[in-house]
Amino acid sequence: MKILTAHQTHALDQATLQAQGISSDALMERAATACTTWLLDQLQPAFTTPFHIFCGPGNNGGDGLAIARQLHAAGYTPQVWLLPATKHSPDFLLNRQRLPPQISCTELSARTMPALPPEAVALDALFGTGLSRPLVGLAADIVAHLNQSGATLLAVDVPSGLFADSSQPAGSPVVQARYTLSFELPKLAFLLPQNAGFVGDWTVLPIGLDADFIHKEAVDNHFVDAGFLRGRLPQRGKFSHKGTFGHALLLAGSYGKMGAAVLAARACLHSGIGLLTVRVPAVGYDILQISAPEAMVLPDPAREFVTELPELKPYAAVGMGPGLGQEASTAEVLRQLLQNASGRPLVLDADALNLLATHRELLELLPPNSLLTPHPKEFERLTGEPAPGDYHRLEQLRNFCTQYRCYCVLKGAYTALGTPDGPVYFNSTGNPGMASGGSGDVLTGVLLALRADKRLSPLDAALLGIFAHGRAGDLAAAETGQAGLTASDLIRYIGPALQELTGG
Ligand SMILES: NC(=O)C1=CN([C@@H]2O[C@H](COP(=O)(O)OP(=O)(O)OC[C@H]3O[C@@H](n4cnc5c(N)ncnc54)[C@H](OP(=O)(O)O)[C@@H]3O)[C@@H](O)[C@H]2O)[C@@H](O)CC1
Ligand SMILES: Nc1ncnc2c1ncn2[C@@H]1O[C@H](COP(=O)(O)OP(=O)(O)O)[C@@H](O)[C@H]1O
Ligand SMILES: [K+]
Repeated sequence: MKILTAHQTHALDQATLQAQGISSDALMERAATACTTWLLDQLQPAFTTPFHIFCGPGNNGGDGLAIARQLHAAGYTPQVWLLPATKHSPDFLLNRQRLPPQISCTELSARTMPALPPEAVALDALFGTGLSRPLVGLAADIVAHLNQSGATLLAVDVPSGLFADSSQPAGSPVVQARYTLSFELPKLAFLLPQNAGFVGDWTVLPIGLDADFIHKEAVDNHFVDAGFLRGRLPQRGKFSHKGTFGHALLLAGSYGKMGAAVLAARACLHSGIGLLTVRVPAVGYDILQISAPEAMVLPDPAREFVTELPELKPYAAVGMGPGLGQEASTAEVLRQLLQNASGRPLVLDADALNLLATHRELLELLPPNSLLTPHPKEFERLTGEPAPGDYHRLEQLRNFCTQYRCYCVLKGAYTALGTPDGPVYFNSTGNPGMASGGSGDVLTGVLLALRADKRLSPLDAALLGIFAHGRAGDLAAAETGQAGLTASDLIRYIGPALQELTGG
């Protein structure tokens, strides 16, 4: 799915009206119907539920008025509260006129804030994508009143006060919604950790906006759902053999951190790799042979750290990093790898990234299309400067990837993949059960296997790997619960997750 800016969303609105020959109030009616249907289906409210609908002066408020009318028609008794304003959008005014007189409709003021009991459902239709500045005055007071009320808060399109695709000043008032019902496509703001407390559980409701416009519009950000990737992983041909899927080399592990090497190796083996060789320090030889018998092991001459790069000729792709440690001799191995990769895909994680950050001259040696998988702290080390907010970090990601012509996986909820040409792809799978040691090592193994598969482009390999890793987490958590989920559980579900993405 494409992620449009607020500006592009308005253009999409207009394109839809033109392409479909409908009036703007008809589109508003569709949007309102989608919300009302969701409300009744998902919340299954009793007819006695006190619905309070807070409407701003624009089309977001117009949506709220139409929802109020529809709830009334369905047998509910909504109350409407209007934010006073000097100008209103035409579709607000039309829906204000259409509001049946039986619906209580009150203009808000500092003295007329409604009491909201905990069983109330409050719809925030104050401001949507037309928000032009932070909220102050009465609007800010209403938001504060809603946030401290204890009622179930449901934001229409965007929580009021939240910009759809840029930061609001720290501390400016924003509705803290329990649910956000958005239209057609997700907003960038929903995917950033700094907004989790405002957006709550968000849902995108299809309202038939112009598919042709969406298809043609160039965007900076994408949201990767199952539909986007399904079928993109080619089936294994009947006469394929282990050479078809590539031979990968993994450099990982150090004394006390062999588990990271084991997890990455086992994940790679479960992700379709043809052959896997693992370079570990000598201390890891038995450990690897026993825990991953399908892998070949090339022990390093040194006991506790990797100090020598093997001959790269046999390998289709190389992964380096999990549990590696940051010895000077390991940094030298990384330098040699970067200099001698000769077009082989590289996947760099964990201490390989920390070594890049501390030996910054190595960054200049990064071969194009390298795939880096930092979590936010590792990414901060790579850029060398802290990010004051999530939007800033996103721009850093874009700049880093275009500067080094690399793919960079900024890990977390909605993992963001930066690409050499600029677009960022947000992943939709995964859950907080994956926030435990070893999950990232598993991702490295998955990505290594997919980068070794010559049938896949670098972009598809990265997108498929990130999605399947999160999906494996979701499948595993259904069995173990989130708290019980371990990195080893993830590995058991990578096969099924990849199978779901495999084309016919
Ligand atoms: N394409 C779609 O997906 C569809 C979209 N639809 C709906 O339309 C919504 C967008 O509607 P919209 O453009 O009328 O903007 P909206 O958010 O109602 O606010 C604008 C008004 O608020 C005012 N205002 C702004 N900031 C303010 C502030 N801080 N404090 C005070 N006032 C402020 C602003 O005034 P101004 O900035 O000009 O001073 C203007 O009067 C969208 O979110 C969705 O709900 C559906 O109906 C159909 C399909
Ligand atoms: N809340 C979350 N929701 C979805 N995925 C998550 C969440 N927390 C962590 N993950 C995923 O788990 C992995 C954790 O990686 P990382 O931090 O490198 O762990 P480790 O270094 O312990 O292996 C990443 O792929 C990340 O996207
Ligand atoms: K809103």
